[in-house]
Amino acid sequence: MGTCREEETTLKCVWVHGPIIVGAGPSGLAASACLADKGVPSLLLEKSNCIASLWQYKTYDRLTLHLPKQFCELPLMGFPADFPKYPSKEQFVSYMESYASRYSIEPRFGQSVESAEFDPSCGFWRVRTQDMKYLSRWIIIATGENAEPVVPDMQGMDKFHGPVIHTSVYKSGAEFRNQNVLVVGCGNSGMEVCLDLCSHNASPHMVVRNTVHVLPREMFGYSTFGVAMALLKWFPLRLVDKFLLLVANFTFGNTERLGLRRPKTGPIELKNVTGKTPVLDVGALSQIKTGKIKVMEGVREITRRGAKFIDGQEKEFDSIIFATGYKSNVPSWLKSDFFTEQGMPKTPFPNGWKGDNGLYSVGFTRRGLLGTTSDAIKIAKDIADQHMAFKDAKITTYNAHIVLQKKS
Ligand SMILES: Cc1cc2nc3c(=O)[nH]c(=O)nc-3n(C[C@H](O)[C@H](O)[C@H](O)COP(=O)(O)OP(=O)(O)OC[C@H]3O[C@@H](n4cnc5c(N)ncnc54)[C@H](O)[C@@H]3O)c2cc1C
Ligand SMILES: NC(=O)C1=CN([C@@H]2O[C@H](COP(=O)(O)OP(=O)(O)OC[C@H]3O[C@@H](n4cnc5c(N)ncnc54)[C@H](OP(=O)(O)O)[C@@H]3O)[C@@H](O)[C@H]2O)C=CC1
Ligand SMILES: O=C(O)C(=O)Cc1c[nH]c2ccccc12
Repeated sequence: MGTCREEETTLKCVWVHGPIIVGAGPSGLAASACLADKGVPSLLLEKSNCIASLWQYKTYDRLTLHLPKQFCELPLMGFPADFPKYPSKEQFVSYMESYASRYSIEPRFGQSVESAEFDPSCGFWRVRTQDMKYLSRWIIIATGENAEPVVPDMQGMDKFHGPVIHTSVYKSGAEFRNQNVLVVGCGNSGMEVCLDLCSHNASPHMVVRNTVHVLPREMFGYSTFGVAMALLKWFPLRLVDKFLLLVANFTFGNTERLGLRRPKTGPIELKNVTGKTPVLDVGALSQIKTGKIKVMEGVREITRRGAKFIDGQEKEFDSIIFATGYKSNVPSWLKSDFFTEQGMPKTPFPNGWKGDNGLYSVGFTRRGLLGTTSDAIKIAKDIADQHMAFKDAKITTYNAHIVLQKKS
């Protein structure tokens, strides 16, 4: 890494020998480790003050991985053998800390990337944070599919008398003991928060406005995800989906009578096509059956003391929790037409990892940590090949400095 004195009066400018990686979550760490393994240094810029900030700050206490650990390992280093099949979030974070230390990954914390743009006149990416400028031939976007919470603008929300939060700040049902809580959304977060509220004697009402696939997390003692992956090696996707639904119906009965209508498209096909993750049930469904979690149709409006629903019911609530998911923040800072307006690569999996001019993305596959691993390995190989050629061309910090000075 070298420094340059571009715009001396404003921000300090750093020239980076290897790629700049934006985001030190699992994807950024995986990319950095795979590069290190090939002898390529990288600079990780992270806006938070720790690695894996999503897992450390924005998840609830009872969270465990809902895929078995072999599907959530980062490349090059597996989980410790004594970890359970579904590690807790604390175990997952401690694994990532060991991973970072194993590959000597030391992100620059407190660096929020506010803009990044390729400069064709010098062939470098210009990356700006709140107090620094960085330059590199390569940029790897690793800010995640879940960078910002999504909170819909519901009519009357400003009038509501009680707390309104998003699941990204929910920790435990202990704060909602004996309360009537409206939970908006029925993805994995909505279901698990409702379950947690039940175990703290709160009364959750979960809004299900649409169709949803709920699958048991395990089938015959094997993880549903593992069963699906194994079957997909031999059978077509639609047949595998049919099988999963057969077992789900056998396990739960018809979920439609509980207010949970299934989409026409099967669960894995839907995940692949739209990214919508099926719910892997860890107990919420039985609480819906006992009536402890009440399923409500869409909300018409929020009132001062509660909500009116589209079926005409009106109920009082003490708190509202939005389990309405997340979105990418890439469009707010990256200047490139590689990403859609929603901040996802335009080219679908498995080809969305590489753009033009040294742009890469890791962890935007809608395939969880398995997708992260697949991207990180390909990116590291691609950059390592160029890095060798680049090194051979003996382009030094000094030369780059001159290019920059000519430009400014
Ligand atoms: C509650 C929850 C549970 C999940 N469980 C699983 C699971 O069991 N299995 C699975 O495979 N997947 C799971 N996922 C999917 C999840 O997205 C991945 O596990 C994983 O966290 C994705 O890693 P990532 O590094 O791509 O993104 P993130 O973990 O979101 O990391 C992105 C990092 O980028 C930083 N950042 C963002 N913007 C900027 C910026 N402009 N400048 C600098 N830094 C920035 C963030 O602070 C963050 O640290 C889960 C997701 C959630 C929300
Ligand atoms: N244990 C684990 O490993 C866990 C994993 N996760 C993962 O984290 C990611 C994010 O999950 P999650 O936070 O549940 O988000 P999701 O995007 O998966 O789900 C959001 C939910 O909110 C609903 N919704 C959105 N807007 C509205 C609205 N205006 N009114 C009513 N409902 C609305 C959606 O319904 P609609 O379909 O109609 O849009 C959907 O049911 C997923 O990949 C998930 O698998 C999450 C929790 C636990
Ligand atoms: O937990 C998540 O959000 C994931 O994306 C993990 C995941 C990847 N592919 C899936 C298919 C079915 C259920 C979960 C996942």
